Amino acid sequence: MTTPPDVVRSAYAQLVVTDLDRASWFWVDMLGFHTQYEDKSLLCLRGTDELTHHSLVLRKGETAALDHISYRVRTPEDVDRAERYFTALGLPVRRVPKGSGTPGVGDAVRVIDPLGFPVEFFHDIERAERLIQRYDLRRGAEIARLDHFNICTPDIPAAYDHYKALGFGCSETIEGDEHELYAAWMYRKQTVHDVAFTAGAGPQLHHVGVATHESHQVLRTADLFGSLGQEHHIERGPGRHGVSNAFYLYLRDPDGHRVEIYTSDYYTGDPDHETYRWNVHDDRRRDFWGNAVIESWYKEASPVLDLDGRPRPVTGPVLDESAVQVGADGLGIVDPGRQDG
Ligand SMILES: O=S(=O)(O)c1ccc(O)c(O)c1
Ligand SMILES: [Fe+2]
Repeated sequence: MTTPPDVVRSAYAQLVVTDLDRASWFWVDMLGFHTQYEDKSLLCLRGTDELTHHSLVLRKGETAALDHISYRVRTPEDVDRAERYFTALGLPVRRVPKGSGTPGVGDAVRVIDPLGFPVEFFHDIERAERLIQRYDLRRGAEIARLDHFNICTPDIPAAYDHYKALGFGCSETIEGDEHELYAAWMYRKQTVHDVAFTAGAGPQLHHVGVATHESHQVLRTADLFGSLGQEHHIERGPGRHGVSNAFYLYLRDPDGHRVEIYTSDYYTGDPDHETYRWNVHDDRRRDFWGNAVIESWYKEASPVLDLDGRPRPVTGPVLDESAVQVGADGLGIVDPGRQDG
């Protein structure tokens, strides 16, 4: 069995957008990402706290899709480990030498993982100017950093097994009465997640989670979109999650890519950190105040590309949480006696 790469954290998402100017309005003007690199077909963006070249790349293309998600690994040798690990699994693997891939990124490897997702592993990336205390440059939502990827996949247990084998911890789950796994949140950095799985047709990108420091920035984001008559970009929230305890707002960008503005989750770094398990019948799991989860949040997501830039086929869900008759979010019946968690 080959040794898996030592993943440090979720590092960046590369999205295909159909109109780079409209995307720039959304991600730079409204969310406050800083532009580290741009040309006529590409934008490399980062949050205020981020010290490396980018955490989000927008590439102009015909069809909105996820080009790839990317994890930073601890050493250059871990890029070689990633290549050997996924090759040994018999999966598509492609070396991306420095200068031939995403600007700012050094030697990398891209794979199609066992869940069908295009994933890049890299170590070297260009450093960027420290903007942490450049309050004069903060705009809109004042995004601080990338926090996580959420991916749609029909087989949640398979997703859990794959990321467990990569050394990810599991902070929280949503489980059925027989402990069938509906969703899981998994981490390498010491917060609630770098990646989470939503049961559904996949492989699809459910959302990119980006962090602000304060909940007032989440609220201000909703106010900004409302003020400009752009409230149709707001999909879900503001609210308080049950899972993660984070304060959140979900938006859809001009191409329909979903982004979560997310703040105030918690530390998971101790070696004996225990998984917190929610029951799918607990109405507080997705919104701690029991607010409804809009159907589009369960059903809509972004397609993903293969290593040659072609859309990948999707397969339907094994479990469908939105079909489970549970609670006040329009998906079932509240049982006042239940205090699951
Ligand atoms: O809606 S959930 O409480 O399950 C949730 C928790 C954390 C997240 O990042 C998320 O997208 C969704
Ligand atoms: Fe999220």
